[in-house]
Amino acid sequence: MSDPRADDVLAPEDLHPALRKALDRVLDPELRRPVTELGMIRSAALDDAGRAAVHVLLTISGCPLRSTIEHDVREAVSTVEGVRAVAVEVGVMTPEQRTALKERVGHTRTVPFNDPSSLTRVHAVTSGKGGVGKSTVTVNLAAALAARGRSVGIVDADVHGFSVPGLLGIDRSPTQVGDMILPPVVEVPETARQDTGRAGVLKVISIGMFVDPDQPVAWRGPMLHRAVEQFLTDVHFGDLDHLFLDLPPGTGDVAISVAQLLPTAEVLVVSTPQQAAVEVAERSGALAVQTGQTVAGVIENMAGMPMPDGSVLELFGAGGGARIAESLTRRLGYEVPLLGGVPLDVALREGGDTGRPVVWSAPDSPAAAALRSVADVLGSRPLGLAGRPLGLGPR
Ligand SMILES: Nc1ncnc2c1ncn2[C@@H]1O[C@H](COP(=O)(O)OP(=O)(O)OP(=O)(O)O)[C@@H](O)[C@H]1O
Repeated sequence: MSDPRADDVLAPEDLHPALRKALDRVLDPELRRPVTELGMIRSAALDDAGRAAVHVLLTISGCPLRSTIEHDVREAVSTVEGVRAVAVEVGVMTPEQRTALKERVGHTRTVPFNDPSSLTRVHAVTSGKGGVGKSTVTVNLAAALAARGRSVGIVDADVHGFSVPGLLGIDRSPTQVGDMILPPVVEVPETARQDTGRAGVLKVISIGMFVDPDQPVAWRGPMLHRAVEQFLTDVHFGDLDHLFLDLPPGTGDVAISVAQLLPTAEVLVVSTPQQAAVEVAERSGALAVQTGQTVAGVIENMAGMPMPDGSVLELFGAGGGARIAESLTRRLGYEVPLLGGVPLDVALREGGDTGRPVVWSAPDSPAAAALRSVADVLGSRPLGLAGRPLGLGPR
């Protein structure tokens, strides 16, 4: 076989058949598609002495996942019968090859979640006040759904107070392939995976991955809008079952931008039971009247903590979540349910501090159990038709 030109990628059928079969099982860690399908294998040959030679093309030079890809390729090829030694050469795609890859994965600079055919449920998580646990709740709901085998994305749109990367222990930057941004992927630990026959995945993007962590983000309206828009158009999440947006507290610019950019997002309101938090949380939910979004429910966080003597410590009072749900039901004219109450729980706080969501690390703790039951509700609801064209017009 003649040597391929430097910018050639062999079609999968031109690769050595047994090596190709093995390489079909190697997934790109970010795109979660076989490297053979993505044009990442330039050549794969096996000689009579059992020496396999594979030439891998990375999307960009300095790809942070180079060693993972190299390792996975080597491991897959070494399982092929007759292979005695494996040599992996690593190169970088040409701009044309990168363009072909973007076309292959179907990356377009539009908001894919607005497409009428999109099956992704979009949840915009809001709160009135800061510090009520909105980000903690978002991350754990997303992690619980990923553990059930769902593909889940999180956009940390809390631009001034981003905290999602820390809550998930992510210290990696996204990979940028031209104008396509590939979000870091967090694997669900084996111990947390539920036996659903599907491997769940969690993909995360945050402004915290692009700015100097020591510098405050001093952005105003138009820049905030552009940042959120870019997260939705340039970040390639692939097919998602659920997308969570962690909004900043209150009814500011970002909440309004998200409403404009994702009119079909369902709003989840997080509040503590405390009266002062309840009033502002109602206002956040009621923004939906103006933006036309649907409020899917209320989650009460920092609810009563069970004590060793069997009593319950209601540090922030009780009943606030139910009051918000009733008030929003009246104002919005449809039922806004209270989806659950998450107790104050040291395990939940510790999970956030160590970057391991409590629904994975201590799934039977009181807070994790409550969060998993809210995730069950979100995961079992049919996709809402609010704001979606019903396709009943003339053809
Ligand atoms: N149910 C809970 N029990 C114990 N600690 C909690 C609980 N919920 C949240 N926390 C802790 O409270 C703190 C604030 O939570 P978090 O950062 O999620 O709030 P937030 O509403 O997203 O804040 P902001 O929007 O202001 O960034 C964190 O230290 C978190 O670990």
